[in-house]
Amino acid sequence: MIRLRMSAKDAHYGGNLVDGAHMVHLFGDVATELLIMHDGDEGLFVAYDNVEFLAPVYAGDYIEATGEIVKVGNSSRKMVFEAKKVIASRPDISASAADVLEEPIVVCRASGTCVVKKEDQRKK
Ligand SMILES: C[C@H](N)CC(=O)SCCNC(=O)CCNC(=O)[C@H](O)C(C)(C)COP(=O)(O)OP(=O)(O)OC[C@H]1O[C@@H](n2cnc3c(N)ncnc32)[C@H](O)[C@@H]1OP(=O)(O)O
Repeated sequence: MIRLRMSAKDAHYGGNLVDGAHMVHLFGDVATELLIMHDGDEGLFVAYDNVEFLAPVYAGDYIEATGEIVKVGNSSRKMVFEAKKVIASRPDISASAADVLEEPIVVCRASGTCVVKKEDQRKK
């Protein structure tokens, strides 16, 4: 699990909106950690088969990104990912106001496949 605060530098669009690619970037880091735990190697992402952006993310929000390996092939590892907003910035109240969300908001879901070549797999 990766927990990260979206900074003003991450805002890319009007109204301090963070670009969706940022969630995909987090999923790449989650995938890398899962592969290190599973195979002792960072592996390579070969394809996403689905990415859904379900709620907007703004500068000042805190995001938790999680993932799970759901299928193991010869060299492929299929994974599912979820990003949740756990703290929301409240610029409507003040520039520094923020709320801890009682119910985290799912902002992005994705699934994809990574590859760890046979010769790079260190945990047989
Ligand atoms: C997670 C990382 N640490 C961080 C990254 O995101 S890395 C940056 C982005 N990725 C890359 O730069 C990778 C570029 N791609 C490659 O170098 C190669 O494509 C590859 C090494 C990833 C795969 O090449 P190759 O070994 O020749 O592939 P194959 O032999 O055809 O397939 C290997 C297994 O992968 C399965 N597979 C292939 N394509 C897909 C696909 N589009 N969707 C799902 N699965 C795919 C294929 O079925 C093989 O599976 P098994 O070995 O049978 O389990």
